[in-house]
Amino acid sequence: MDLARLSGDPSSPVETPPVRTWERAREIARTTPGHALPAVERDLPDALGHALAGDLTARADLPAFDTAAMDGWAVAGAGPWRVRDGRVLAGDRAGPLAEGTALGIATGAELPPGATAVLRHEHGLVDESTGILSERAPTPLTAGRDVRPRGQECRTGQLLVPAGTTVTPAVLGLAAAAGWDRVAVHRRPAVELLVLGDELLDTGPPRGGRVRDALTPMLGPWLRCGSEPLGSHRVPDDAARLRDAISGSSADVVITTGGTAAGPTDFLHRVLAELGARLLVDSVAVRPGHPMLLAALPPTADGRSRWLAGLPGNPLAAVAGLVTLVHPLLSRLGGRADEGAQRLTAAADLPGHPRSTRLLPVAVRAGAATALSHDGPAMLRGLARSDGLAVVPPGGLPAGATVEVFAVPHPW
Ligand SMILES: Nc1nc2c(c(=O)[nH]1)N[C@H]1C(S)=C(S)[C@@H](COP(=O)(O)OP(=O)(O)OC[C@H]3O[C@@H](n4cnc5c(N)ncnc54)[C@H](O)[C@@H]3O)O[C@H]1N2
Ligand code: MOO
Repeated sequence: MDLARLSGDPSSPVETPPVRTWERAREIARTTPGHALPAVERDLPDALGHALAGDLTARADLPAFDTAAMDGWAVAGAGPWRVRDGRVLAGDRAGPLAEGTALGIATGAELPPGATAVLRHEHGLVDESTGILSERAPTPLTAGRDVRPRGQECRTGQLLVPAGTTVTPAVLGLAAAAGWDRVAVHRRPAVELLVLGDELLDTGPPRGGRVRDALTPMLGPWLRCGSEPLGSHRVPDDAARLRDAISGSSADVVITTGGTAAGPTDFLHRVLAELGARLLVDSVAVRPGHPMLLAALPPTADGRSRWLAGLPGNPLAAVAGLVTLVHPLLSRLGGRADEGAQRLTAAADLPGHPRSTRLLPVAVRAGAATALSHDGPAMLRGLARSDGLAVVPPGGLPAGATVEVFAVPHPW
């Protein structure tokens, strides 16, 4: 690598694109698309995994009414109480309760007007001959006991979760509880994965000088976090086939693996030049993954912007490219808030590269990160046991130092 080209530090007066520091490369991927893809309305089940295009607010007070939190009796005033005939179940409504009276009530039922508390079944005793309910609880009943008051969780119109939040199953449940049938979410970028390398095998152990394709099984599921995958395709080591595959793709983001370096079958740079692509990042001062690149492809005939992320072929180097370029780009396009890194403590020394950032697979226990063995660019053993990738600045970090750790995304 020509280190003289290395810049991109925001504090540096001269930026000579497109070789970048790791921080600048990530920032470019995060900010290059000026804005997120347009918002669309989706039924709740179809919104899963998308980012909210607007704040999710409450369409009602929650709870919407004073609610019994326990099975027992709704009571009015201090006991003992005369038990009224009947009962009120969840979904029912009862008439007003007079002072000194009680009515059987089920968890989830609306409190009758005039009720001041709920006496749990196991805390009350009814004298069957008189129909009088009294307390056998160790502590006397206070007003509001075992009642979920109206608006306890939120009031109508209140913010529940902000725009940019990813719709998880919990957000779906909250949106339904708060009264929504559909929500506005950002369209997710369509992504196509092009896997280069004539040496790749699809089945069985490595043999005859060839290796198993580790990237299709690994990147496919990761791309489901935050994109609409259009599938993954193997492209032979042939410049014309690669050019056709890129120009013929309908994806917003094309991701290639392999072919980023300058070997005899590494055609990616040549093909990008032929297509009139603009290189935004071309090599990053990071280990592993330094040949990773990001390019703006010429827009489609209808003016839609398109990008290409070129990930190096070495598997851990490709994951470094995923975390540095692909994930930030997809997050921005999909309207997601930048999750950023967790700031943790180095449990032991974290080895660094003399001049470049290192991305190290680490195990995280009790807020402390420990480097894992088998972290070479072509290895996945360390990554498979890891909780994330630690960002180790040039020179390394001593035990006890603060370290940023990017969680590897989970598609489940
Ligand atoms: N003269 C130089 N050679 C190389 C440099 C360099 O700076 N100067 N950089 C090295 C680094 S670092 C990396 S990373 C690789 C990047 O290479 P490419 O992106 O061109 O990838 P390939 O050459 O196609 O493959 C590299 C390596 O990875 C294996 N591979 C590729 N695809 C897969 C896959 N889907 N599953 C598993 N393994 C895969 C491939 O067989 C090679 O072993 O360049 C170095 N060279
Ligand atoms: O940095 Mo390469 O990307 O070492 O494998």
